[in-house]
Amino acid sequence: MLTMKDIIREGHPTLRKVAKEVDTPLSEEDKALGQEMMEFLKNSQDPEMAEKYELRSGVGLAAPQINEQKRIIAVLIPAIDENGEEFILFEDVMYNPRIISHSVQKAALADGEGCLSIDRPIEGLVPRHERITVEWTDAEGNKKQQRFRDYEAIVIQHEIDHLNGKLFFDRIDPLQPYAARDFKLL
Ligand SMILES: CNC(=O)c1cccc(C)c1Nc1nc(N2CCN(c3ccccc3Cl)CC2)nc(N2CSC[C@H]2C(=O)NC)n1
Ligand code: NI
Repeated sequence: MLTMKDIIREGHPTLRKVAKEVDTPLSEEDKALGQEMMEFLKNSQDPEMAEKYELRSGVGLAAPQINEQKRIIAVLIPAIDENGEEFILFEDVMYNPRIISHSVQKAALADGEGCLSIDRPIEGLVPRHERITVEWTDAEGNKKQQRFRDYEAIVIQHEIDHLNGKLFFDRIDPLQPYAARDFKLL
């Protein structure tokens, strides 16, 4: 199973490289890699497993973060319904994800963003597209296309940035990190 020692940190050159598209039909190796990444997210969101293996919790992970220069991201977003019941808002391993359209309107997490590869808190709003349409191939080889908004859209953009060698703080305005000019705070 993947643990924090498998996650490369700020300063490792792979984090600043552009990852390569994976071939389709997917190889067994690429399918196994995606499964391992999803397993990490599940473990990281399980209090017992996270404590036992000292995992930082995340809702997204990109293959470059485990030093694999492949365009693969895993996304596992839980939510709580009005009865306090937890459910999964979105779960998928996305191969060759591509943003094919997006809103003009921007949005940012009011509390800023964290990243498993960045071992220090970096303050500031990270402006991103509020809504995106993403195209990808899933683990079964199906071509998928879906519109995402708000938190889901933020997470997917954060992970796709990793495929292009971008880190969240690249997007924080250095002069006015908290200027919530024209974007929606989430
Ligand atoms: C500096 N301020 C902050 O970090 C920050 C501070 C407060 C609130 C938010 C909302 C912040 N921001 C932020 N919080 C998260 N988590 C909230 C807790 N959660 C989680 C934790 C425990 C169990 C299960 C789960 Cl689900 C895991 C995910 N995740 C991300 N990001 C940025 S997009 C990719 C995503 C990611 O997975 N990062 C590792 N940002
Ligand atoms: Ni990250």
